Amino acid sequence: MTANDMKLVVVGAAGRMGQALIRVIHETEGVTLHAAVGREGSAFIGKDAGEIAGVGALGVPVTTDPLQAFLDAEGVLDFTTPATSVTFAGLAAQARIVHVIGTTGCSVEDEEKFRAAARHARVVKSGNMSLGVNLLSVLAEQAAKALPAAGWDVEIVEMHHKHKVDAPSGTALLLGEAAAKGRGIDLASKSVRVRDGHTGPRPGGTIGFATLRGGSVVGDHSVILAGEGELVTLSHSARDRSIFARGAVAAALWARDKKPGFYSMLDVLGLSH
Ligand SMILES: NC(=O)C1=CN([C@@H]2O[C@H](COP(=O)(O)OP(=O)(O)OC[C@H]3O[C@@H](n4cnc5c(N)ncnc54)[C@H](OP(=O)(O)O)[C@@H]3O)[C@@H](O)[C@H]2O)C=CC1
Ligand SMILES: O=C(O)C1=N[C@H](C(=O)O)C[C@H](O)C1
Repeated sequence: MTANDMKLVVVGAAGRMGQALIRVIHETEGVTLHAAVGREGSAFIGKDAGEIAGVGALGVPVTTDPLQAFLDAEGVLDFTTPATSVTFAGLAAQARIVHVIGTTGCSVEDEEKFRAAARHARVVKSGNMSLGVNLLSVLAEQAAKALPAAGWDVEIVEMHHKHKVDAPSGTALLLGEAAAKGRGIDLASKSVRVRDGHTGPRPGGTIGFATLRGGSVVGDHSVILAGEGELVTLSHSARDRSIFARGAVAAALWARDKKPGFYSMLDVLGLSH
């Protein structure tokens, strides 16, 4: 640890992503775990964050006081729940720090609150923090643009572990947005998120979503472009949560010297256009 290390807070510290973040911070030069925050009433409060994450004691107990944790910090890494991330966005804006938000399943109203907080904080938000998925989104946009909507239908398939609570996944929606951008259409009015019963034929120009849940799958996504007599499939398979955690830490370091604003992982990775 050096004096110039970026001081990071992990919220949702005992969660699947919280633990992955603590491990990645521990092994990454230039960052240090400043504080760890858990949910009021959680059995992990008071326990050492490093012990929970399996890297040995770090001298950082999990607390329930985000405001205190944010005061002296430079960034917060947040993979929790939509309501929790909205609350933390307000606190990160008050503290004028970097807020990296990986939480998915957020509503349009939640997104408006994140954008409001970004007037004071540097917010980096993405449904997927991995390099591979962000590259995939660029490829999906290009493919959707190159293959005409009249002959090529776009379908997005995702599979995740049985504990996941939101659907479609944040990544599936991110990929859908990319394909919609390529097609020059509005995803919200052109997406088909559920099919059941007598659906009738597929409406042309739509983007369909299919969701699978089971076992311990970290996160698999495919963008399928289905034409007459041929299929193009672009896919990504996450094997380890460290890919998201490494992306989140890179996002915090990238945002450290940026102006307040709302940024995406495409900005962090230099893939935005
Ligand atoms: N953008 C990306 O790259 C990725 C995004 N995600 C998203 O991140 C989110 C979390 O995923 P995952 O780690 O698997 O989920 P978990 O349920 O394992 O972790 C969430 C953690 O947040 C804690 N939490 C809930 N409310 C609060 C609160 N008010 N204060 C502090 N902590 C709180 C939970 O505590 P408790 O268990 O006690 O309720 C839990 O420890 C999901 O939305 C998921 O989709 C996941 C992976 C990658
Ligand atoms: O809940 C998860 O686990 C994941 N959530 C994100 C999503 O909703 O896309 C990212 C990743 O696929 C894992």
